[in-house]
Amino acid sequence: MTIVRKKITIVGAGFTGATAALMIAQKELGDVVLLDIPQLENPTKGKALDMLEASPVQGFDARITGTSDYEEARNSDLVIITAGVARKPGMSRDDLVSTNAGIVCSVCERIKEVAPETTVLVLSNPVDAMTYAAYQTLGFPKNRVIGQSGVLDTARYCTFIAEELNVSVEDVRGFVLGGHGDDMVPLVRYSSVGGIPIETLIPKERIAEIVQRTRVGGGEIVNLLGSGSAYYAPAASLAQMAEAILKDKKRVLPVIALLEGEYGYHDLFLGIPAVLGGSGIERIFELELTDEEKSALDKSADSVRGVISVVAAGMN
Ligand SMILES: NC(=O)C1=CN([C@@H]2O[C@H](COP(=O)(O)OP(=O)(O)OC[C@H]3O[C@@H](n4cnc5c(N)ncnc54)[C@H](O)[C@@H]3O)[C@@H](O)[C@H]2O)C=CC1
Ligand SMILES: O=C([O-])CC(=O)C(=O)O
Repeated sequence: MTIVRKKITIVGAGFTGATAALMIAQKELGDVVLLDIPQLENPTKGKALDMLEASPVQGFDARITGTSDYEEARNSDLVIITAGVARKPGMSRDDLVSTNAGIVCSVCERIKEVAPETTVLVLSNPVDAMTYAAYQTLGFPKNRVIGQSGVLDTARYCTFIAEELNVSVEDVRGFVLGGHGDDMVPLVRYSSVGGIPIETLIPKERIAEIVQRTRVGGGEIVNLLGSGSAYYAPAASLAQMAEAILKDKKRVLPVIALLEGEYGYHDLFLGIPAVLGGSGIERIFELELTDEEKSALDKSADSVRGVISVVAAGMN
């Protein structure tokens, strides 16, 4: 029996794509193909070679190549799409919709030719709508088209809770539902530290501040950086999702999935908790929500629906 390494293609070799490539290689999830536009072929090759030359020092075995040729993505086990533009201070993620929808659709046209059996993980913003654009273009089953938002939003939320209580991040549990926008829904009732509900440990007003900081967490980084947006935590989130899929770990993670009736929504891509494994999204968990939580989720779903309708209009 010949054992073949997995192949992970990352389209978009910018800040998030390149950082995710290194993290995925460090985890030895497989060989990484970093793909960008022809005008950036040499810088892309240069980034890949630089990372490869870190491998003897760090002791990871993974081939990393840079290219602008989709042939090199052929038969990838996983494709991660980070291609597109990032926002600047003063912009919302939704301001990127037209530019990035064009890019994501053109990338997906190529991916479906060379890797029709792959699973696709979308990062480009506005990510709920870009996951819809990818799904429409690829024509793949819904379990194989997944968006990343909740792992990152939850990571920010858990970071702030750990800081607040001065406890290990490893002991914080919680998650964020809804769209990747300022009305996302951190679920306080399902959040705990070492199994202890945070509502019994942190005063209500402080929890409200943590929830609000989480909602605008992407913007906080955008404002601090001055140009471009976050990439270390987004790349770490992609690497965790890639690991769940490529190792068939069946992790329970918040992902952007196509909802067809779950939570009362139809034909909508939205962040919900799911089992992520070798078949992509293997099961969606439908939580019981209070009226307050459901109306917050409805508000977030309405925002996402609005952006998706812009993409849908552009695709017709
Ligand atoms: N969903 C999420 O949680 C997050 C989403 N993002 C989004 O991810 C995207 C990428 O962010 P960064 O990596 O920071 O941006 P970046 O500007 O550093 O990199 C984007 C890369 O995409 C490439 N690109 C553009 N058109 C392409 C095409 N047709 N084919 C292949 N490559 C193409 C560019 O040349 C560039 O290298 C942005 O839209 C950003 O808003 C970023 C962080 C978190
Ligand atoms: O804020 C942005 O534009 C990038 C992003 O989605 C995040 O960091 O959450």
